[in-house]
Amino acid sequence: MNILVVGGAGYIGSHMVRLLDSAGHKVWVLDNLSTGFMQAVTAGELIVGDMNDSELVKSVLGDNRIDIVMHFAACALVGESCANPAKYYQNNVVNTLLLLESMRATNVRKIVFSSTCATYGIPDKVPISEATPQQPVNPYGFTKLVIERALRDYSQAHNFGYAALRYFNAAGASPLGGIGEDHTPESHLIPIVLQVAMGQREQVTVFGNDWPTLDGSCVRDYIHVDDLADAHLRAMERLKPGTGIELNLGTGTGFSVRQIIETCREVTNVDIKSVDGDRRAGDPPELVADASKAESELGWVPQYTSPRSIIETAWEWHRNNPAGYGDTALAEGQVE
Ligand SMILES: NC(=O)c1ccc[n+]([C@@H]2O[C@H](COP(=O)([O-])OP(=O)(O)OC[C@H]3O[C@@H](n4cnc5c(N)ncnc54)[C@H](O)[C@@H]3O)[C@@H](O)[C@H]2O)c1
Ligand SMILES: O=c1ccn([C@@H]2O[C@H](COP(=O)(O)OP(=O)(O)O[C@H]3O[C@H](CO)[C@@H](O)[C@H](O)[C@H]3O)[C@@H](O)[C@H]2O)c(=O)[nH]1
Repeated sequence: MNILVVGGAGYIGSHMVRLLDSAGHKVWVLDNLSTGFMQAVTAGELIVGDMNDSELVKSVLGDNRIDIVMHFAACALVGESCANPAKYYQNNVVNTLLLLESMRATNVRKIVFSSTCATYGIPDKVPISEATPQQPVNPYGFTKLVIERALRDYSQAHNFGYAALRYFNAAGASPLGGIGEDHTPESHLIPIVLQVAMGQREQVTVFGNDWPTLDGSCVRDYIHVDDLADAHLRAMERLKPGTGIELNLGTGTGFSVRQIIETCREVTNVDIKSVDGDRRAGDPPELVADASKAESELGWVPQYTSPRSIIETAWEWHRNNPAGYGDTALAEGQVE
């Protein structure tokens, strides 16, 4: 199939591009490189542009006879969304609606959308199934929920076939090497802890020590990026006009911030320093998936089931690329 991966130069999208290519699909990537990297695109054709550029998007969709859009492009930081909601409503809602309209205009009606467990807000109970009410507690989660609703409406009104995949916390890196997580400034837990292990930061701050959890720190369900990509591949094959599937993607087990830091100490063999700090705005205390629907509907079972196995792949990436994609840029510069 001909697939357009919007946001394919980013962390999760770049792993998707690699998998699609190895599965024999033809791939195009549309990315404005706002948080992505040219070097992260290891297959297909990269078109540098914005999803809000409707003329460009329509020509990419039409000229290449795209069958399916995979939509990863977004602003995706909970804390930043609380501080700067307009940026989130603009990119995640307004720009995504422009993308959907470009699809409609060119008769491309299949889409796999990156949604998030942040659409659930603070659930009454965990694990979180798809039947859990979606009541986001931060602007980021709201923007993703708006698009889920839009996709439902587009499927009814315009015959779109969609999958909204609600990831829990993406982590890890491709064991094949060359791609991994690189955000500037970094705000995600595992890369920050590994930066401490590499001596790039003095310490990691644990955001909140009085949450109602096993050890007072927040609990999350960490899922490997390649497992996420695998679920997309399976979902893509099941898209049907006029219907949608909405699925949680996680391992089903939660780990606290302190447990993650401890596991990073074990994997790296470094005595990583941590200090307690204030709670971070917009953080729910505990997010753990009930992903049984993804298993029954897609036959999807995560291959990486322990934080240790996930963190080992992340550590490999960070050790080999201590400056992230900056290393590659430097290496290319030196060759010149
Ligand atoms: N990382 C996680 O734990 C996680 C969890 C749940 C959901 N998600 C969702 O998964 C998706 C990918 O997340 P990620 O961690 O890979 O983020 P990322 O920032 O690494 O990737 C996003 C990519 O989209 C591109 N982009 C952003 N706005 C664009 C626009 N207007 N036009 C074209 N390209 C644009 C960026 O340059 C970047 O390459 C996001 O939609 C995010 O909300 C991520
Ligand atoms: O220096 C840090 C960084 C993070 N945390 C905590 O670690 C946990 C994980 O944080 P982070 O890695 O920033 O991920 P989340 O804020 O949970 O958000 C991620 O996971 C969401 C799904 O849960 C996605 O929707 C978002 O896009 C993605 O950024 C949270 O409890 C944070 O409070 C710390 O204690 N110290």
